[in-house]
Amino acid sequence: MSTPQDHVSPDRVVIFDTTLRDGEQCPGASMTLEEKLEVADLLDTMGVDVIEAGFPIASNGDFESVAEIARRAKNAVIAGLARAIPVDIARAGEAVKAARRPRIHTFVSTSPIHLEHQMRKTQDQVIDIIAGTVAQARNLVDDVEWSAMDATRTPIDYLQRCVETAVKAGATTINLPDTVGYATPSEYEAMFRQVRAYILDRVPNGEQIVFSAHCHDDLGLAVANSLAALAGGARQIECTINGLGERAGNAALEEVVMAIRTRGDVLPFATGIEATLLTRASKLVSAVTSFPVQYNKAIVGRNAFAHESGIHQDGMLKNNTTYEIMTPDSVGVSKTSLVMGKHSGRAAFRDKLKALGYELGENALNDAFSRFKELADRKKVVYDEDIEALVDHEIAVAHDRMKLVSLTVIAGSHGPQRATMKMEVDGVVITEESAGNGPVDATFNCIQAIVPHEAKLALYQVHAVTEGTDAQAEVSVRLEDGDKAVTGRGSDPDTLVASAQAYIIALNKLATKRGSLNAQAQPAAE
Ligand SMILES: CC(=O)SCCNC(=O)CCNC(=O)[C@H](O)C(C)(C)COP(=O)(O)OP(=O)(O)OC[C@H]1O[C@@H](n2cnc3c(N)ncnc32)[C@H](O)[C@@H]1OP(=O)(O)O
Ligand SMILES: CC(C)C(=O)C(=O)O
Ligand SMILES: [Mg+2]
Repeated sequence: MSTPQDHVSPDRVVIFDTTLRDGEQCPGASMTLEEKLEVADLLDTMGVDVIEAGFPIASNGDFESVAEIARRAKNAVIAGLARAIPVDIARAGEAVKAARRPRIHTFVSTSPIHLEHQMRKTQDQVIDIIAGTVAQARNLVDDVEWSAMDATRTPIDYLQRCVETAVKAGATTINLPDTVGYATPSEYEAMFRQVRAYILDRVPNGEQIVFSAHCHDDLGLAVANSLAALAGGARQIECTINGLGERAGNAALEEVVMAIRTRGDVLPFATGIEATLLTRASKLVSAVTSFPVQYNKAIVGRNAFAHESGIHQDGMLKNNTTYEIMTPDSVGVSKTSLVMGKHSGRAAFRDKLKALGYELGENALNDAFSRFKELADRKKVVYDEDIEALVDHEIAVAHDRMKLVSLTVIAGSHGPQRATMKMEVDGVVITEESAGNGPVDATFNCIQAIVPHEAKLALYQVHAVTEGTDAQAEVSVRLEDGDKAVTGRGSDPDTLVASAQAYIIALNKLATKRGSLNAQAQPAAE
């Protein structure tokens, strides 16, 4: 029977995914059988070497899901977790037995804190437990992993004795977890170096034992510690998709894999992971657990390949290596996104307009850019539709004779509503104040007062261009005057400003059609 270590070369790192076991221990992250099967299938497809499918003694449901994953797995080793208790080990053995490559993963505490307070056992008693339970597991399967729970708070000489006992009882993989996320990288590396040297000294064929890192992120060091363990001789890393796991989580699989892949110069290792599936795996795990991925999460966060600031966008447009150390497609993201916002510059704005199909001259571009900056100051996210609305408006008003200068509206439950408007008509600024039956009526009455006209309002429609309460409103107005009908569209985060703009644009079109601001649309005398 083959085990992962059969194909381990000095530079090959076994990726052991524990999303379905340690990941599921994260409060609120439990998954149904169907969800676990979907995750396991993807992990198997993406080249995870070992899938820890669950803790079979924990419940019948856990047992069933480990057994079903074991039956379905095509390539991966399927591991079931067991305490150092005979009934746990028997149950784990039963759950994984249908796997092409079954593994029992058994663990016991080794630190003085755990021995005294949790296990209530002496060091010698735990040594006996290790010898008995590892041997039991090895009688059930050829591939046995033994873990020293809380290894990083265990005196090194006792840890070495425990590991020697486990190896001599038949363990093929030795895991030294940083169970409480306490270690620093240099300490963790040194621990592996010392324990491994001890085993190589005392156990024939000790170099065939695979040492494994299992790190928690309580101090945000899980990935750094896992990579440091490689320098100390570890060749298996236990990790989870999105770093899901007990408390602050485990080392994130996607970060481990991409660190190794991106920094081969200082991490001369390889994994068998198909990295282009990382984003899909992240989305799947996030969906089935309902745990959102933080926006700025490395590799799979939605901002991992997004740039908003002008200097970075300018660099990215010149050459993407200026601000990206890996390509988005290498992790399954279709493309870099240059997000338009208040920090964006002209280079990105010009590029965005081009992508949206606009070719503006330098002056028009500068005008549109300063309107865009004003909008970005008021709005959290500027969507493509916002920019289109803004540029359409810019083009529409470029040659207009009537322009909105300012608008103030007093609205509320006690009418009548009042609007004060300043409009520029043929270069002259005119101010009017009007009341109305509602704020829109008051606004339109101002326009009527400034530019008296006969045209009738045939349609008034408002819709939000984008989502959120700060969305731009887009207003359409249709004016009919005899045989002439025109429409105007205005957009602004303020619905009343958008309404006034739409109306004035329509009025401008009417004036253009008539060739002058004639009797139908005459500015009022000041
Ligand atoms: C670091 C880790 O991630 S360890 C894995 C943690 N994961 C889980 O605990 C999830 C699944 N757990 C469960 O469903 C339950 O805790 C079970 C089924 C395992 C045990 O349930 P219970 O029998 O009710 O025990 P309970 O959870 O209250 O306490 C744990 C017992 O296991 C003992 N224990 C803990 N770890 C080990 C171990 N590695 N080997 C042997 N005994 C252990 C504890 O000392 C305690 O024993 P005690 O009852 O004699 O004091
Ligand atoms: C069961 C063990 C490996 C564990 O999850 C830990 O120590 O964190
Ligand atoms: Mg853990």
